[in-house]
Amino acid sequence: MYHSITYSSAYTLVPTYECFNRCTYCNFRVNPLQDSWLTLTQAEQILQPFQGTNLCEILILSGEVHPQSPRRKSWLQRIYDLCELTLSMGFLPHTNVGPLSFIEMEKLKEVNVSMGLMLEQITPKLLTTVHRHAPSKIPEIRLQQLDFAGQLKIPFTTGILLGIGENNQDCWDTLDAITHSHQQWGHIQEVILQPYCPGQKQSLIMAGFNISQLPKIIAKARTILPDTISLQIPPNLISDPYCLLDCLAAGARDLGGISPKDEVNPDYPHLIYSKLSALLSSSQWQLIPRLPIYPSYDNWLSVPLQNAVKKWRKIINYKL
Ligand SMILES: O=c1nc2n(C[C@H](O)[C@H](O)[C@H](O)CO)c3cc(O)ccc3cc-2c(=O)[nH]1
Ligand SMILES: C[C@H]1O[C@@H](n2cnc3c(N)ncnc32)[C@H](O)[C@@H]1O
Ligand code: MET
Ligand code: SF4
Repeated sequence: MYHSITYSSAYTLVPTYECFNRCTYCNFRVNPLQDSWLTLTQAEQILQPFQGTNLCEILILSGEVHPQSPRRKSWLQRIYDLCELTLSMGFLPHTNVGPLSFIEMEKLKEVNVSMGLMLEQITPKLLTTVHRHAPSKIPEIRLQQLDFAGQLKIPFTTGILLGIGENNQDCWDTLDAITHSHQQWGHIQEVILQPYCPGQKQSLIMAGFNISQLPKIIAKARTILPDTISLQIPPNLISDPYCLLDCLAAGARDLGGISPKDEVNPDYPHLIYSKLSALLSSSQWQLIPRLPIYPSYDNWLSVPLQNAVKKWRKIINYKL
């Protein structure tokens, strides 16, 4: 008997790498004004080769322009336009571009099938360490994002970042907070357990999360979060195949977006599909594709977005 493990076939578009935050673990950001923004023409050229393939999700992942900056409005508009282009080319956008105002999030709901934002960790002590120069990582601001998304009925992905100076209790507290918001709105479709992994570009060298601890965290997370929320782990950051299998045995059920390049951790490429699939089947797991929106949320979307999703449900069901 095989049991399913899901993944999403994805490509990541980056509107801009420029970011006013300086998280010490980040290998993605460049300084404000040091990067040109992705144009619609460039994005169209990047996406064209994927049309007609099984690649479905476009993850829109961005560095952030300060909420008070005069450039904020055009930054958000560019993100909106990239989502609209993505939809018009037949793909399904999922946007994670940092904290948004309620109005900004409401606007992006029109052109996204789901959205996301990691809580990282809610303990305030990280504001004096890794997030000292990262105002977007203030716990209250991120918690409020979960509630905005719930109020707006946006199917949402969140998660925790592990190995950035938290202790076990801090993790349980963050997972409790996710549970609490979900109990109010019912909008969290999945929670990512993301091990911090060092890369070539970050500002401060810091050892990565000890991956052997991950199965234990997954098992505990499973007892804190409601059953309907899927647990996601990134397979490219778990280099030991036995550990990956232990994570699945502990309750992880999703491998997230599998893309040609992991923009957040460019030093950790994904295994090719056939290798990953073979590894999983050695332990009776079957790797199956999913969409960036889980089926029980389809009726939260506008009719045009529902139609785009229906088309993909037919394609992935046909493949099974
Ligand atoms: O390839 C990645 N995908 C990341 N994703 C994408 C994710 O794997 C998929 O987009 C979602 O599962 C939706 O299908 C995120 C999505 C979020 O909403 C929030 C954070 C992340 C973080 C990553 C990441 O670090 N690397
Ligand atoms: C998009 C998400 O990527 C995560 N993120 C940022 N930098 C790293 C890193 N070096 N290793 C793992 N995850 C990281 C954060 O949790 C962020 O919210
Ligand atoms: N800047 C956003 C955040 O940290 C998303 C990209 S992080 C590489 O939430
Ligand atoms: S993790 Fe996100 S918010 Fe932090 S510096 Fe990198 S891009 Fe900016």
